[in-house]
Amino acid sequence: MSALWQALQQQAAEPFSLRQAFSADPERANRYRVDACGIELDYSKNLIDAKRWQSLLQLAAQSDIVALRQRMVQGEAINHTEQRAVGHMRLRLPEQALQQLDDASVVSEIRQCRQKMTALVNQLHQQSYLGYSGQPIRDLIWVGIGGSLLGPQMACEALSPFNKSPVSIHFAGNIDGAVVHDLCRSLQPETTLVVVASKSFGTEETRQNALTLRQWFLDQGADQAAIARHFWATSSNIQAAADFGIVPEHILPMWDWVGGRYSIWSAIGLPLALQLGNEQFDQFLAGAYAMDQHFLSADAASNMPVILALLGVWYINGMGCQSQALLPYNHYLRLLPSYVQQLDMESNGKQVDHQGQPLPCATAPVIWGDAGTNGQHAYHQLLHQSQLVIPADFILAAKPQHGLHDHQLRLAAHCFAQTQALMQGKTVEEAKAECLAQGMSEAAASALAPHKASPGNKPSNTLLLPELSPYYLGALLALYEHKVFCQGAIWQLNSFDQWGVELGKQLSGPIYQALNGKSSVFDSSTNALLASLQRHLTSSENA
Ligand SMILES: O=P(O)(O)OC[C@H]1O[C@](O)(CO)[C@@H](O)[C@@H]1O
Repeated sequence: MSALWQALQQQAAEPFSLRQAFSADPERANRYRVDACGIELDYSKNLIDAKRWQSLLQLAAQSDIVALRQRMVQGEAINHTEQRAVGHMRLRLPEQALQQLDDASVVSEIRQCRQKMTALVNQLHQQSYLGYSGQPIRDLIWVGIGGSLLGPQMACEALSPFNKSPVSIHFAGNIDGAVVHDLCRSLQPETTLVVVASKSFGTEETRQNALTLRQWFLDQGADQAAIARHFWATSSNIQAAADFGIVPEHILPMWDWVGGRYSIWSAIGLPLALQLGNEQFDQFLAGAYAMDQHFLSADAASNMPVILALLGVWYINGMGCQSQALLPYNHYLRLLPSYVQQLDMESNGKQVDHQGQPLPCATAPVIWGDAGTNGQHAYHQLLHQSQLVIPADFILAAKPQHGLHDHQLRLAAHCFAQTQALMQGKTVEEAKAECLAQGMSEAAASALAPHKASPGNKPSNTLLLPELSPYYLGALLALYEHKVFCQGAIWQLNSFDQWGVELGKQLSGPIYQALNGKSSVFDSSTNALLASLQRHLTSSENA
């Protein structure tokens, strides 16, 4: 471990009081504040002072951030375990910047994909895409999982106030039959379009759901020509999509240089483009592009993704924090934590560095959270009073997408109050004085005060968006992408593969075979679980 890492850990062990830091420095809020693309980040309520912050900036300077970023932009295969470039930023380049890319075939593929998406969205909006019985399409089922689902599902939810699509959008991810079962019960095949979204076109959940939906069409009287009309795919495995029966004109491309969790900017964004219309979808890309420009040009001290990355590293490696809360004070952003979970945990939840050597320190945190204010009446108790230190990102959009002004003021008041309460806490003396002021006896106040006191000194960031529009959502998502990138660069790991998820997939095959009657022997726990499940299934068959 380098001397700098050791110094950081020593500094983190030194006592630090946020309360004192604020009272000693009236400029603290300005000192630790940065703007990017109209988004404001207040990071003053973090356990940092000038000395700690300087060390962190030094860590950034000594890290691979700048070099790796350059290699990513140049299209080098920085995802070296899969020999793939990492090119999702290309997908949000405006036309003029796209023209300047070196690789003419990439430019033309991106353009063609955009044109195809635009045309389909227009047809669906104009109701000129007719189903096999001659009626216009009214519903679209998006079949995908992980990066092929979480992005569009979250973004469609986040931007639902901008919905202008005559087509309702539904998502089918889980292999749990309940999902497609419920959809089939409520929709009509003749007015439903199915898009099978799978970069590999080999993901079991997606294939199974797609096969069940195809069977549903056939069972309802559709023929092969109808299937061809109603099924689309977005995939980089054109052959597998074609083998499934999807006609070439209905296949939107994906590329091996775009990771699944970074693919919302590609044809995986189709549901969002459909919901918003093409112009607003362009705004979504424009917001992300603006954040890219900020990330590529701002120096570390004023670079929002770098700042968020350094703070995360401080808590994970300096203070041993294992989790990070993501608390959007915005109902529409309630799926953001699930999206960032994949982005962060699948990217940086790794055990070895680029050379395959064990990493000397912990990496990605457990990301969790939900929309405020709901969490205040559930898990915030632990944030405030437990011994755990859980850094939290609070996200607020200033202007609401509704006219209930007073609701918005109350929501914002709670958001700011939570960060304030976490930061300043309440001493036992303050709690006791409060009890006495309420008329309690000295003895009762002394007994209750320790229960009411809060330690404070709990860190948080506040991100303030002007509003939750396509532009600012694009910028926000790119911000988190780049934060994760910077942390991967600091930890010197490959943020773009995900080999860890493969073992469970491999093991599920033989277990599935065993459930289908093939005799196999597993560990005793698995054997016992299989036997119990079989018992339940047989008894429900006989009932
Ligand atoms: O788009 P595909 O190939 O179906 O993959 C879906 C998801 O599965 C994963 O490979 C993990 O199993 C993710 O990385 C990916 O986003």
